[in-house]
Amino acid sequence: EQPSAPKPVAAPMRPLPWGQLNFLQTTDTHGWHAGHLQEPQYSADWGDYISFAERMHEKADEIGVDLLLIDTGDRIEGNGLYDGSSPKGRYDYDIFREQDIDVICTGNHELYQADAAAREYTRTVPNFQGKYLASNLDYIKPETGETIPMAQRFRKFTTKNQGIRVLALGFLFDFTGNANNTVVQPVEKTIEETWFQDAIREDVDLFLVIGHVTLHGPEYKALYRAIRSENWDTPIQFFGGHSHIRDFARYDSKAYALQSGRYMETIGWMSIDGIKRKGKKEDPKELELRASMTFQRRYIDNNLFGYHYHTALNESTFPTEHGLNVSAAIHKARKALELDYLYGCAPKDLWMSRAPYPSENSLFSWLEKEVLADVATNPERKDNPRLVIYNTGGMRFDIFKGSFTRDSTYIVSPFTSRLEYIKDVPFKAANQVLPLLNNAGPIFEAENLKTWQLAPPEQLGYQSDIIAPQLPTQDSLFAGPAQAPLLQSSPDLVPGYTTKDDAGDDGDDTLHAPISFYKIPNCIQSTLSMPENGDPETVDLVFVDFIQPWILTALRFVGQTYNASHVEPYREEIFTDLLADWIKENWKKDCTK
Ligand SMILES: Nc1ccn([C@@H]2O[C@H](COP(=O)(O)O)[C@@H](O)[C@H]2O)c(=O)n1
Repeated sequence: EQPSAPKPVAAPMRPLPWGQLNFLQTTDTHGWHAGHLQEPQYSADWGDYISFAERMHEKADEIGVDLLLIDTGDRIEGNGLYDGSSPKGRYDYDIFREQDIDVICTGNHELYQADAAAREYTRTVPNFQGKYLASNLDYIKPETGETIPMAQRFRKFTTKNQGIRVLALGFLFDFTGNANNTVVQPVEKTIEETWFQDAIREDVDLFLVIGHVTLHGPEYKALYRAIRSENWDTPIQFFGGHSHIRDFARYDSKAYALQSGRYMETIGWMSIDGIKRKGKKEDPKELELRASMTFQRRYIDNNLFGYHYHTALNESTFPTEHGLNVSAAIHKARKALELDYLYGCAPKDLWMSRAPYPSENSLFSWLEKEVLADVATNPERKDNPRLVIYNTGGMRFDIFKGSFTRDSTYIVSPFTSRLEYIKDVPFKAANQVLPLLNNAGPIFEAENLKTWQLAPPEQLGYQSDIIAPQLPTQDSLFAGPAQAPLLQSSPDLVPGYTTKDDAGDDGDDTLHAPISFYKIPNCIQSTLSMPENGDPETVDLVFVDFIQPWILTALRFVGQTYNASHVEPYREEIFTDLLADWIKENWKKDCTK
């Protein structure tokens, strides 16, 4: 772990079930390869994860089973380790490549910016040669304009210890926001291609489908149907990502899917037993033992307490030299990038979804009332009434009371988005835009725009608010059956994930006290420089560039025929820099003293 990482807190644990074939999965790490430096339960870094994987490989070899490592994309954007350098990822790509990943694919974040997509092609694909799969993704070579597969479409291999024959595929969901040097083919179209149809007819013991794809979305439904239609009995293991949640799905008794959260908080564990090795002469005794198939999952909290527990090692026996070297390289990179440089001191915790919006502890209330109200001002138009709209997905993480560093800035706001505007929009029309963005999904569908894409991806995993029960008082512990659910949360448990998935509620490796999750709107709005009495005739409609397509569609719906040519820059600086300046100015206190 990093020298400044807080020590993990001991907690009740569930062991990892082992099978013939086992997996460790990372997804949506978004550059958090230094681990969480303000949260003890997620404080292990990429070097620790390397030690963990190496120790688990030793154990797998010892008991004669297999272990494969998976990463399902969105490795970049979201942490100073990637975003804080120029060019971005100057240190992060070299750190990430140190993990020995067996099957890896692309996320949407690798493709938003043309330079990031180019780095994916020139750095990450060669770093994981033969393991990087791009079943529905092409790259356009800048030198020739030629469209070529980003990486190989599939991989067929046999596992080391068990001799299981695997056919692996690697997908990205039907993403449309990619830069113009890549082509994402809709999954349904890829399924029709000859190479795919041939691949799913290969004689293998297991299909492995990894993807930056949510487990319950249309893409995996289509892939499941296609593979199952040709292979009625072959096990299929899916690994997904994108929505930042812990999730496990059962498609049928031999087809399951795992998704391991976000931001290096969670390492996914999957174990499969009872795989029939069609190409091998089986020992009848072993066959009997493995008569029925099992698919078991765990969500591992990324911290050293858990890593020691799962490997039965300790502080001195757990780390490998390789892992320690990578932790040291991360520390060196963080120093070079001055990520601990203090911008200010956050006066209180500000939550994305742990506090309701609006409220005193809502990050979005703070953004709306304090930050936008200040930074969404163009000196030349400062007296013009304006509505400023910001999508909640543009903010990526909570702010904890205390030190706010250069790193925190990228953690909260990693994107290179800018504020832009349409001048002199009739107020009556402009005033209808926010409610449409928040409530009128179907009107955007015709333009192939999805309003849920405006909100943080975590929202996809929750249908309604989850309000964590208060920790029980001594009295309530003895209050009878009505209090039964409360009895499950002990005052000693650390707050954290309490996941419910298709297999029940015993997936988390660490027993946690639950955390509240409040739904938030897709967008928020600051109303600035309004006349004291009555409504203005017109306003400047200011918004963050990412949401321009939605804004234009909403305006068209209320009868205003604006197009992209009417949109002008409102502030020159990227929003992240405006935010950093606001913090330097308004949270000046040094709380390290
Ligand atoms: N410039 C950007 C890019 C993305 N977003 C938000 O992020 C969401 C995607 O997040 P994932 O980590 O799941 O890929 C996207 O839907 C937007 O809400 C943004 O605001 N600005």
